[in-house]
Amino acid sequence: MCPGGAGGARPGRLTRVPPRSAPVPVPAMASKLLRAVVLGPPGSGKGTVCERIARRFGLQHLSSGQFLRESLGGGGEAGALAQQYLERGLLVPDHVITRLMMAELEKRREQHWLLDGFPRTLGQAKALDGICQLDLVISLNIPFETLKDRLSARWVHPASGRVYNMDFNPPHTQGVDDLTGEPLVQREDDRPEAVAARLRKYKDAAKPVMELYKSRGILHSFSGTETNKIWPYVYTLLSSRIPPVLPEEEH
Ligand SMILES: Nc1ncnc2c1ncn2[C@@H]1O[C@H](COP(=O)(O)OP(=O)(O)OP(=O)(O)O)[C@@H](O)[C@H]1O
Ligand SMILES: Nc1nc2c(ncn2[C@H]2C[C@H](O)[C@@H](COP(=O)(O)OP(=O)(O)O)O2)c(=O)[nH]1
Repeated sequence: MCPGGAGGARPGRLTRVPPRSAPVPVPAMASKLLRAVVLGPPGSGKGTVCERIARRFGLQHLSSGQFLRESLGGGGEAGALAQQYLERGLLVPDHVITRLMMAELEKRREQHWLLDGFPRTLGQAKALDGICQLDLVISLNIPFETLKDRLSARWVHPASGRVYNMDFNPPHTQGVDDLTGEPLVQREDDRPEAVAARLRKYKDAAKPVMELYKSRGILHSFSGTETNKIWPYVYTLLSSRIPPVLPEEEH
């Protein structure tokens, strides 16, 4: 586990994806802090599962994609560099994303955390090894057709990263964010024609990362077509490592 550092956790810029209602904070008083990662292709439900874990277990949910999208407008050097890659649907170079993520994780040395979207390459996994020892890696295996259907029905609230799906978790009012009333948008790269290429790229980069974590005995894979069916198993796994602050059933 990563050791806790001196001094309290400072607020940082890394996205703590806002859940639909405020999570119950867990004081990081345990001597061991949970370090977890959720892996899975675009549309596999990483964001959905992470948001549930964050709420039930009081973890910080850190999404690299959402963080990058937010950094773009910040005027910083890293944000400007990242923008060129995001616009082309390419992975941001390891040294750029790694620097950003390491800086943010350093600010959260005293909190339990859960990463979504990072590490995505072997280079990133090795950089993460340099600052902590992961306890748990959750991998979501979802069939391709299901991914395509989900992404084409995904709508997001850009400012907060809140995600809706017209079948699974629709907003109260069509096209509008539940909390702010602001309009929802569809991501360009969620178009069916963009999805196949994204999935191929994901697989190539993720394979060695999965093999690394499997060889360490910390990889837990969950397969299925419905998040609600996978969720109880994920909840049980997490419960074996950290006490829940909310019961499983409360979605
Ligand atoms: N770990 C990372 N390494 C390199 N680039 C990243 C990383 N995380 C995010 N990005 C960049 O940010 C973009 C958006 O990331 P995000 O995780 O939101 O989307 P995705 O993985 O393409 O899809 P999904 O959110 O559906 O899983 C990626 O296309 C990539 O350009
Ligand atoms: N129909 C259906 N849709 C689901 C299910 N689980 C998640 N979704 C939706 C929510 C999103 O709109 C979309 C992708 O989920 P996400 O959590 O954004 O995935 P990810 O891209 O972060 O991995 O699919 C599910 O089990 N069924």
